[in-house]
Amino acid sequence: MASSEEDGTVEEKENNNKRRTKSALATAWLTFYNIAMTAGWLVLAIAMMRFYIQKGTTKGLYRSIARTLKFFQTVALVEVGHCAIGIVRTSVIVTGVQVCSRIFMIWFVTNSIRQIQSEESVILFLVVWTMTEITRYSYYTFNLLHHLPYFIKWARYNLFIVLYPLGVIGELMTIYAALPFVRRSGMYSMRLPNKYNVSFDYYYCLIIVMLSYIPLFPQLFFHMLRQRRRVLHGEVIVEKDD
Ligand SMILES: CCCCCCCCCCCCC[C@@H](O)CC(=O)SCCNC(=O)CCNC(=O)[C@H](O)C(C)(C)COP(=O)(O)OP(=O)(O)OC[C@H]1O[C@@H](n2cnc3c(N)ncnc32)[C@H](O)[C@@H]1OP(=O)(O)O
Repeated sequence: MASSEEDGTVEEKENNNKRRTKSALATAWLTFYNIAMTAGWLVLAIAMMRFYIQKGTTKGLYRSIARTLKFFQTVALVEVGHCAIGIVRTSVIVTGVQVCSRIFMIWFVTNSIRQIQSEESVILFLVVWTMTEITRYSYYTFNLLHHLPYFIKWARYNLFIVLYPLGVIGELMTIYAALPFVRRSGMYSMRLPNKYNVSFDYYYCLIIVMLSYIPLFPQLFFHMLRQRRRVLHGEVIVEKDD
């Protein structure tokens, strides 16, 4: 019969093997996921460029890429799970706010109100999102493959300084452009009296969403600045909700 020390080493070895298998599975999944997302956003970038070159206008561009955009941006919800189960070391809250804001922007604003889909602000946030996600997912991919070109690392942790504010401007201008249509149509709203005895006004909901950018966006931006200092300048950063 093995002694308790030997049992310990046997149990430790079994746990180590389980951890290594889990880590290998996580790495394989994340590599596949990031390659797929990089490819998806590259397809979106090429589709938008081809549309503009062929048509010479951005009118109708959103409708031409809406299905692909909705798919890949909605799939990004998986990333909240990545954080929650611990296969990536990042904040669940920050990731959740970022992904939910994008999904809200697409499904509950841009895709729901055709009249605003050709606004320049929509094109602005689409272009900014696409540049960002191609950079971000290719960074993760090359990082996982241990062959990370410096220019991708540089782009990952510097472009956001300009692209984040531009994206927020595009999103807020789009929501603002949507307000008159929401007010006139009463979409997604419930007026009293009704059988639920509950009223909800989507117009004021959108105004609250716009105001929520004031406290929430800085949290995301400063999170990226902390990541930038950690990755580019080797600072040791401890995230509050790790
Ligand atoms: C329902 C109502 C909704 C109401 C909404 C209210 C809105 C409130 C304000 C929201 C404003 C959002 C505006 C925004 O949409 C505008 C734009 O996006 S414009 C474009 C510019 N944007 C950006 O640059 C941000 C892009 N997004 C991100 O970078 C991430 O989503 C974010 C969570 C913000 C930050 O990412 P993360 O925390 O992961 O930082 P790192 O990339 O440095 O990674 C940290 C470590 O985790 C590892 N990691 C993460 N993901 C993966 C992955 N998929 N595969 C592998 N590894 C991953 C990464 O490698 C790092 O690991 P290590 O520490 O070992 O280096």
